Amino acid sequence: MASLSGLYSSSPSLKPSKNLSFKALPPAQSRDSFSFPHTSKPTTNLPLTLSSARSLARDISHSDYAKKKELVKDPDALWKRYLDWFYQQKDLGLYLDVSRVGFTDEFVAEMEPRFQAAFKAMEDLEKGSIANPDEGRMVGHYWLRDSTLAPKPTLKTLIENTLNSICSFSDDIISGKIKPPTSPEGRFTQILSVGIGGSALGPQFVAEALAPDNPPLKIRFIDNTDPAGIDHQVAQLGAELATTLVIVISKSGGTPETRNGLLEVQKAFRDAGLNFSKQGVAITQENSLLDNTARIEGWLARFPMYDWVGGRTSIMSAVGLLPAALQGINIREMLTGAKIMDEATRTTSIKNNPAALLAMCWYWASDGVGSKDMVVLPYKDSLLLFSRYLQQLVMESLGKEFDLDGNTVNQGLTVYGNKGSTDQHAYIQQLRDGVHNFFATFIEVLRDRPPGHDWELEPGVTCGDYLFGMLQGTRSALYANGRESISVTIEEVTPRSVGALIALYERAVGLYASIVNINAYHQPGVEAGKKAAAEVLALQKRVLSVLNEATCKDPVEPLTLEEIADRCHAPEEIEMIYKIIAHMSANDRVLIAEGNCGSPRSIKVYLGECNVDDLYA
Ligand SMILES: O=P(O)(O)OC[C@H]1O[C@H](O)[C@H](O)[C@@H](O)[C@@H]1O
Repeated sequence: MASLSGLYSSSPSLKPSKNLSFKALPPAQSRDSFSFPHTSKPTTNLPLTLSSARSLARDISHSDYAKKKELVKDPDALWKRYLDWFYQQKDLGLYLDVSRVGFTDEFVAEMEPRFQAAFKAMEDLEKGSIANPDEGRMVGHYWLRDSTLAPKPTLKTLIENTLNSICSFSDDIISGKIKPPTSPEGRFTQILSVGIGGSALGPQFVAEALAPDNPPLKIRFIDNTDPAGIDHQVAQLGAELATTLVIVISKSGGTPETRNGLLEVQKAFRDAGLNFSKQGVAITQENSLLDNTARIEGWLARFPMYDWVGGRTSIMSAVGLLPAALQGINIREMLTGAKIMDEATRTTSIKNNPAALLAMCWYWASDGVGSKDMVVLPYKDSLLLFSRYLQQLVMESLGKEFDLDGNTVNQGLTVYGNKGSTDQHAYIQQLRDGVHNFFATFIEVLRDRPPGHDWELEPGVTCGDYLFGMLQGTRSALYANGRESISVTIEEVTPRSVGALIALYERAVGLYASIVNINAYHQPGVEAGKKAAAEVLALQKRVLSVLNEATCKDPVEPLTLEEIADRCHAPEEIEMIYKIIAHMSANDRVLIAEGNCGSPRSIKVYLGECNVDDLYA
């Protein structure tokens, strides 16, 4: 298993000295993402089978209705249904139409007690209850846009101070008060954001949705440990690396992909003769490895992340706000939009609560067990990444093996989508005519382009009218074929409406999790893949050591896969050893004496050179 010590330090100059405190971190903050700190275990000994869990959910929900799921077809009745269920939030200019989902009044009545329990759980969560029991954490992303809700005065002050320091730091960067070290006359022109998952998706979505055409700083992302992808980003920056602010984002401060991205970028800085620390900014929890590294190396700035904000709901913390502010996006407006939506989604009347309406429709459409996928189709290019953003928010929150009572439920709701009308020329054919395994969510934006710029490309019709027509046409065509859909409408894509959309879905996910009785705020399943990845890398080290020993012999002793597996004491891992060899060979790190990689039985392997130091290590 990978060790945390020095995880952020690969170059000799960065290795922790004996006096530096790279360990002894508090448990939650020192979480090695390659370790497996907490497994969600059933709290009872009564695991249900998947099918019995599903049938239970169906029994409780709408088994009676499911069979006679018939959508209203009569135009008068449909118009009445539209008006009956139409929701609008006037201050935000946000509308929700659930008329094309076929729930019945009986179903709504049956869901009422569950929703009342969910509203109560949400109220407790907002007051600071331990809403994430597995990790013993509060869940406080709602406080980020209304600090008066924070359960302790210290948290309120922390939120406000962080927001103020984000604003003043970004003002100083944009105005050139803080200058890049090698360009005293100039100012920072680029942001390179290094982070993954919740530490990337929010900033990516906000940048795509809201960055002006000519932002004060342009943003690029490294959100993977793909060397070619990293090289591409660095190469695209070229000489502008000297005026690039590198923002490294990791709540835990120990995520390997982010660590690797940082080390790669630091190397690029060294190669260019630049001092990384004068251009580096960290966003992470206090005392995390990343925080300690940034502090010890004297980075330009550090901003806090909090234990009580999950990665996938961190968009309104420094994670999302700092990159946004640096691009000239009005972050206070984003927060206001979210705050107004939070207020609107606190009402305990399902019909008047847009998040509850969404959650209820998801439950109806997917039988409360995720039996149908949610296809998200924003008809607006700038909202392209909303579906990708929602994919993490919804699937990492709802995709759970166990419910809160320890029953095996394998819950979830699959989300995918790109944008309309583009997708109409790709997969909408299947949605209309093919396997009926989804419901759609249309995101409509009323304002086509800024006022004064529109023109009619044919008499009476603009380009935006076509987009509108495509959306309405698809919605009707899907409905005519029995496919349900939700429509969310906003007037314009603004910081306020984007903040509101995010808050709407955060709340809907929280309520849905409550009504299906799962913990929305942990992600135990993610750890399994990380643990397995760490084991693969540990095995690779053993393989290298075995090969080194054989290479140092005189004459060199090329080894077969069986011999390597044997000497690694891992005969059961021979397939993985083959994959390791094939990968290293493709990258010129091992030599094949006989055979070729395509015929595993034939190959004999050794290293390019013997490393005597490793031999006696
Ligand atoms: O922000 P970090 O601690 O680096 O975590 C980045 C991401 O990694 C994990 O795998 C989690 O599943 C995500 O929820 C998280 O957003």
